[in-house]
Amino acid sequence: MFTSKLLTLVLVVQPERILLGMKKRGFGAGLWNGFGGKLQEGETIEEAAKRELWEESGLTVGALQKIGNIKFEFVGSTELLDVHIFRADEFKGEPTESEEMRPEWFSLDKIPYDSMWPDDYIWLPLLLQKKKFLAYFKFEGHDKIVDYTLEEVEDI
Ligand SMILES: CNc1ncnc2c1ncn2[C@@H]1O[C@H](COP(=O)(O)OP(=O)(O)OP(=O)(O)O)[C@@H](O)[C@H]1O
Repeated sequence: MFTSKLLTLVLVVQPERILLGMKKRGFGAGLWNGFGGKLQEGETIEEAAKRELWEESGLTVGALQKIGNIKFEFVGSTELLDVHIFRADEFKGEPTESEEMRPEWFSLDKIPYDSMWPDDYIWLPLLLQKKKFLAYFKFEGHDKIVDYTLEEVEDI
């Protein structure tokens, strides 16, 4: 029996740059990623996405665009991660370091894929083109993708 855990992930994108955070602790520590995390009780997925963005980067956003959903399986684990991915093109505030994340802007042609989850290289280009997608990745450990599917969709 598989269980699944809902997580959010928000990428703030501007015409020439993207905001990423260096995860300082916990799952994915040492990797650059978008901002996100687990849902709290009573929250919608979008509310959780905005809260995590605020907690981890200090930014607030009006609207989030739903852009993707990825299910992650890790060989040997019965818990799937169900990650809901959003894009924000406008924000308020100044990126601010939190206990969890150190935010930094990257030029769109210098995204640090070598220090990111290996799946990011596969789907982030779609997000940057505002293409919506559904994906599934099977990991062995945290470095190796042994299987995946990715499809673009009209609506999500
Ligand atoms: C396997 N390939 C992956 N590729 C890209 N992104 C991935 C990911 N796997 C998890 N993620 C993201 O990593 C964050 C973990 O967050 P995580 O620290 O577990 O949550 P949260 O901040 O609630 O934790 P605390 O309870 O504060 O420790 C969260 O944004 C989630 O979407």
